[in-house]
Amino acid sequence: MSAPRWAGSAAGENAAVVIAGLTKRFGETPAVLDRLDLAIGKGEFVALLGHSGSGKSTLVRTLAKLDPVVEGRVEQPSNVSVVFQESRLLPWKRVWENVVLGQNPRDAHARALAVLQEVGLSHRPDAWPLTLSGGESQRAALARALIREPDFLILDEPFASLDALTRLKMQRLVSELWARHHCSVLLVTHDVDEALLLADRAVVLERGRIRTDLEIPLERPRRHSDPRFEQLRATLLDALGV
Ligand SMILES: Nc1ncnc2c1ncn2[C@@H]1O[C@H](COP(=O)(O)OP(=O)(O)OP(=O)(O)O)[C@@H](O)[C@H]1O
Repeated sequence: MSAPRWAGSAAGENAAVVIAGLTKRFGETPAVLDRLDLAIGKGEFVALLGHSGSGKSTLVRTLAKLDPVVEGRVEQPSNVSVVFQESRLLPWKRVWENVVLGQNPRDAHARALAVLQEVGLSHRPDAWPLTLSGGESQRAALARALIREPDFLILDEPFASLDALTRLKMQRLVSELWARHHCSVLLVTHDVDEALLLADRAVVLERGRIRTDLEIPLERPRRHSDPRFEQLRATLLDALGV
């Protein structure tokens, strides 16, 4: 088990997101988030893993400001974007309209097309969301998140409902987008390989606390065949008790 990383190499002074003593309870049951400490550096990519019920969604809801901070402290940039497992596109608006929702209408169409180009969906700006494949829907959701130029991007199991091949493509896309935008990222995933392919650090949540904080010191692009990848996978699976 490792200590909070206030002064650690990853965050410290350079932290974009600081979570300190965050505690969340629902009734009389044990705390779902239990004095949670976590810092994410500027431009750092952190993967969050943990068994079902460990508190991942509760943390995401708090960071997305869907739930209030009642106990503890959260400091984060004001422009946070979230991509959820389901794309949450409005079915009565075209793709490009979904992307610019809530944005300044000036140049909205041109800006939507530019960001759709970035996520590989420039061929379907006028499509209705219900006609998109699962991968295309998540590309649109990524475009909607990126057009806000977030300093902090939260990805909450964004590829969990995609088939394995589409997931691989989307992982590559996220890696490219992150390299270009270099925002801080928190990726919630159940997929150990996804964490190792994408993240600088993999953090394992257990009963609302950080159980493991593992640095992933592999150069990119990463390969499953790298023996160090194998080693990190074993460490992470061990931390998850699998
Ligand atoms: N609104 C709520 N009222 C009561 N209990 C809740 C509420 N929201 C979450 N919980 C409980 O908090 C615990 C953590 O739930 P949470 O959804 O954060 O876990 P998770 O790690 O995201 O799980 P999964 O991987 O299955 O999504 C669970 O025991 C859940 O039942």
